[in-house]
Amino acid sequence: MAPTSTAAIKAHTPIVISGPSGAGKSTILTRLFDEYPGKFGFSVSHTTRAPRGSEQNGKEYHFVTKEEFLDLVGKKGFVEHAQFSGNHYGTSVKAVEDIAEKGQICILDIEMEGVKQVANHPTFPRPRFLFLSPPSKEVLEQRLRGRATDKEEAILKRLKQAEAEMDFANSPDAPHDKIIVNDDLEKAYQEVKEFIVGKEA
Ligand SMILES: Nc1ncnc2c1ncn2[C@@H]1O[C@H](COP(=O)(O)OP(=O)(O)OP(=O)(O)O)[C@@H](O)[C@H]1O
Repeated sequence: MAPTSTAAIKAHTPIVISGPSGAGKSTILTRLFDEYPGKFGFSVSHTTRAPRGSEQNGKEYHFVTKEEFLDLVGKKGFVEHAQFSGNHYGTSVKAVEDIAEKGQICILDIEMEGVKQVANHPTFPRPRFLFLSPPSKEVLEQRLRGRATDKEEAILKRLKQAEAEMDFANSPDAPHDKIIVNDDLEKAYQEVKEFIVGKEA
């Protein structure tokens, strides 16, 4: 039996934000969180990887065994999940509910495969989908290089993935309610704010 989603999620509709790496999601979300302290929350993900350093269960992640993880997958307990370098990661329905029950809007910053899973989940109420796009592939490449956080190989991998993300966002199957192009940062920020918080903001 799939977990039932609470009224809290419907009252505080979560926002799914996606877009290629380097589109500016972190830049814009950091500013939005600063402008509206306490209004938004990120859900705590599950993972099968071991805790590192001072990481605490329930804080950085919910640390679970592979068996526990797969059991929850079978119960449709994840809104989205994926495997990276041998470990499972996922956002549980419960983790999103926890944010909504605090009266906060849950922001899910996820990639394309996760977006598809959220949109196709059998019981999870439909969130609002926002896609943040760079003005062009060339500009995205400049920004990824300008950020200077990635090695060449990682940049090329991100650019390839970016193409897939953008093709999907422009396809008829995409669930996005809005696509915002991050050309001028101020303008893009205002548009994101209007989409998420509303015109009165
Ligand atoms: N409108 C803009 N004009 C110029 N530079 C920008 C603009 N928006 C973001 N940037 C810069 O582009 C780089 C990538 O932005 P950011 O790290 O926010 O991307 P992201 O979408 O969160 O990527 P990731 O998914 O990898 O975390 C940063 O160096 C940021 O300062």
